[in-house]
Amino acid sequence: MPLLSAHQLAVSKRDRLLFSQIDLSVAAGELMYVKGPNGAGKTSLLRVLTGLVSPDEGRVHYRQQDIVKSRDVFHQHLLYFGHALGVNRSLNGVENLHYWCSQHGVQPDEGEIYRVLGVLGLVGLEDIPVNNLSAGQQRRVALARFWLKTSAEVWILDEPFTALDVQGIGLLNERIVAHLEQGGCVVMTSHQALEVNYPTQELVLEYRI
Ligand SMILES: Nc1ncnc2c1ncn2[C@@H]1O[C@H](COP(=O)(O)OP(=O)(O)OP(=O)(O)O)[C@@H](O)[C@H]1O
Repeated sequence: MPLLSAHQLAVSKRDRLLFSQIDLSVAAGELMYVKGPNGAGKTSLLRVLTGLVSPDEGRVHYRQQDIVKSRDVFHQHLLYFGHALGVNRSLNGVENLHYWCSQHGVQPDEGEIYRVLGVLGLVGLEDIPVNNLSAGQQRRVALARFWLKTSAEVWILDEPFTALDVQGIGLLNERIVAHLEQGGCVVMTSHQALEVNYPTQELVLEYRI
């Protein structure tokens, strides 16, 4: 049974048909790459898969339930990492993650947020406003969600490797593979060469005029 599937999706923006008749299916342990040039519609497709945006045509299913009807259950089991980090730059990393956890029904164990920030190489930077961190460090704060929301089996990731150094890419790579090996699934975009050492499916979107 697929964890996430989509049937005959079509999306237009400003009278331009980005894509149509898209079918996809991602099962436990499967990784799908969505590829294509700038403006092809990759982010638009990912946002439809999260249920944040409705397609013009088609349906998305989580565990064979239409996500329009099972939205709350789906979102409990979804981790979406988009272009916008969704961090408050005047708060520090710990405060941001406490807030994010409270918004997403995640109850971290005592000390878990500090432990995860340590895994992400942010020891000593936990109490500094995010505004004063580098671009890659800011992304690492947001990436801590990948370690904290353990209930999420569907990961939808829009260019998650952006701004990370080699060590950060390696860390995220390992986390993604561990998630897949534990029975999760991942749909992601990336403009870089494939970084995840794992079998992939590919969905290629062409740029349509
Ligand atoms: N909210 C919106 N309103 C109008 N047009 C939009 C909107 N969102 C996206 N578009 C248009 O849809 C097209 C596809 O955008 P999208 O962000 O999905 O592409 P992408 O393949 O993810 O591109 P990139 O590789 O640059 O990230 C673009 O031409 C963009 O201008």
